[in-house]
Amino acid sequence: MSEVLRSIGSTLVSAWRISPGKLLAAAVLMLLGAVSGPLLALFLGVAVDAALAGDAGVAVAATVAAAAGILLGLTMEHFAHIYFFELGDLHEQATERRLGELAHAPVGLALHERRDAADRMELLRQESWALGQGVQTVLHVAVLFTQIGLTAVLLARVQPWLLLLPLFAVPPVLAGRLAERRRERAELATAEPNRLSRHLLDLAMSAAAGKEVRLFGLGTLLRRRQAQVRREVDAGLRRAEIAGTLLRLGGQLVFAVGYIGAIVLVVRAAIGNERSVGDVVLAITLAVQTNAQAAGAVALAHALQRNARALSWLRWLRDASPPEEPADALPPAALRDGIELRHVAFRYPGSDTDVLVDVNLRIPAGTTVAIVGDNGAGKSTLVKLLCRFYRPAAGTIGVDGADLERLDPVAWRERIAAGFQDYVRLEVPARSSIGVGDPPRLDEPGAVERAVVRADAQQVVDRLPDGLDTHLGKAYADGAELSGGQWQRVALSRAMMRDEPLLLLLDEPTAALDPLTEHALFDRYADSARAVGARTGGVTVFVSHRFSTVRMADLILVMADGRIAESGSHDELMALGGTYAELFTLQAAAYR
Ligand SMILES: Nc1ncnc2c1ncn2[C@@H]1O[C@H](COP(=O)(O)OP(=O)(O)OP(=O)(O)O)[C@@H](O)[C@H]1O
Repeated sequence: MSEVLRSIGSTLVSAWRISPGKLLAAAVLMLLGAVSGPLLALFLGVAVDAALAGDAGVAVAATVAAAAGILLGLTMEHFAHIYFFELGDLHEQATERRLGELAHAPVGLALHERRDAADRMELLRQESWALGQGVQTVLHVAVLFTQIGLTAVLLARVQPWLLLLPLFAVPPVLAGRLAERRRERAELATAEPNRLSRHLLDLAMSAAAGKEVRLFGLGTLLRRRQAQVRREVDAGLRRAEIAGTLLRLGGQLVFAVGYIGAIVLVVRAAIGNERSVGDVVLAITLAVQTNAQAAGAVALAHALQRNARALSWLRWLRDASPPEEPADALPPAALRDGIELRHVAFRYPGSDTDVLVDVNLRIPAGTTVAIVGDNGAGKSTLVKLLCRFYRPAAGTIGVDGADLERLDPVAWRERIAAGFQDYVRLEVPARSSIGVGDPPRLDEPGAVERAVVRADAQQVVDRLPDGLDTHLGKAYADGAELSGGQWQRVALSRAMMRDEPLLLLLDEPTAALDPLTEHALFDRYADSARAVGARTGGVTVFVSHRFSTVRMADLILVMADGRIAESGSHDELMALGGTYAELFTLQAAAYR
């Protein structure tokens, strides 16, 4: 209950912040509409009694008043909707903004790895429309209380026992709440298969997946699997729905008993001449309204709970990633010593396998480090720890002697330039797709052009119909689609936007390029990296499976099973005669 009360409070506060005027206007119009029902019953009763007594004046006046009540009921809510619609829309946008803030708020990526967080984010995305309706729901509650209050006063005038009638409305409300809880549990339990079903459907509709789907003849398999998962989801939800419907039906039956009893009571009083015919009309009309009010209360309880539940998910997400202690240091303007990892260990959230184990490593300022190793050896994970996307489970990462954990993460990332193998295909004009690599310099004359040259992507830009002003992505009328390698060059240009990074990370960003092009690119890049290194002590860390590129690095790390198995310069590792020497010789022979 406290959850519901809390959600009512926060919905009203949110609506008030959005527009106090619209909230008040909607509330007043709704209340005018709300009083019309009980007043209609009152005027009808008076009109009937006056007509039976032959008092035409009063009968006509009461009938006109009843008609005005009907008109009020029919029109006021429509006018109120004009305000609701806008308020609801703005409230929904505010909720989506909040969801976006919560998704972006964590310093690292740990929250995004959690299944329970993914479930809630998914459901919140689906529920954002329902949340938009929260304002309307809360105002309807005020309306309902007003109606119930007025109805109670009028019923008590006819027969005090009729005041018990609203009590019969309690079971349907409780049953509604129980039904809603069942549904909530079912939704959470089916969130994961639901996600899988959507993913399978996305595969059928995405052009990117289309190639493999057709080539491997996966269409039927995917469709079958999707249909099967979907059936499982629907079965889970349907079971909850059926149980909920039975519960609600039971509640409504209890109310029906009370309703029939109330009418019998008043009719008997009228037969015994204790009450007038007008009172019978009044009571029957009000009893019908009480029924509608009870049904409304059930629907409202349902909507209120949905609103409260969605708001509680937002709070859950907020609490799941509490703000970190404020950092007490900024990254140095220039690296003097370098970056050092001491006994670093790591495992992904929710996993019980160590991905990095006791990693010790010193990257001197101004140097270039290459990481090689089998798939799954932990190379990308090491890169992600350097970006501070996760905290090491043990050990420390030092930047010129300062613990990376103590450095302001935003300021640290502002000094990192990075290109990843799973880069983002930003479908915006090419200039922006590259320029966002350093947002403050997006409009700086020549900044994007220089990044393009550094990434050796001039040819890609030259082929675009409007150069850097071309919209990327074929989903747009004047958009240009790029090949995998071209997209990668755009992403690489983005990585080259920052002029003087302390850390340049290249996690296989050139995997789609041929080995010679990659080699030429790194050769070219190595010169400017050395120049930056000499100025700022910045270090370059790159991951590659191409040994011709790797050999250029000052320090080469061979990773295996989350550990550094070998480290040294190319010559040192060749002399060692271990894995590196073996793989280098194999690849060199293959290219000969
Ligand atoms: N987000 C994640 N959650 C859980 N486990 C993960 C996650 N990302 C990677 N892993 C696991 O961590 C291990 C190391 O992965 P990582 O991506 O660091 O390997 P890698 O050496 O970069 O491999 P590759 O050469 O294939 O890119 C793998 O066993 C992988 O399954």
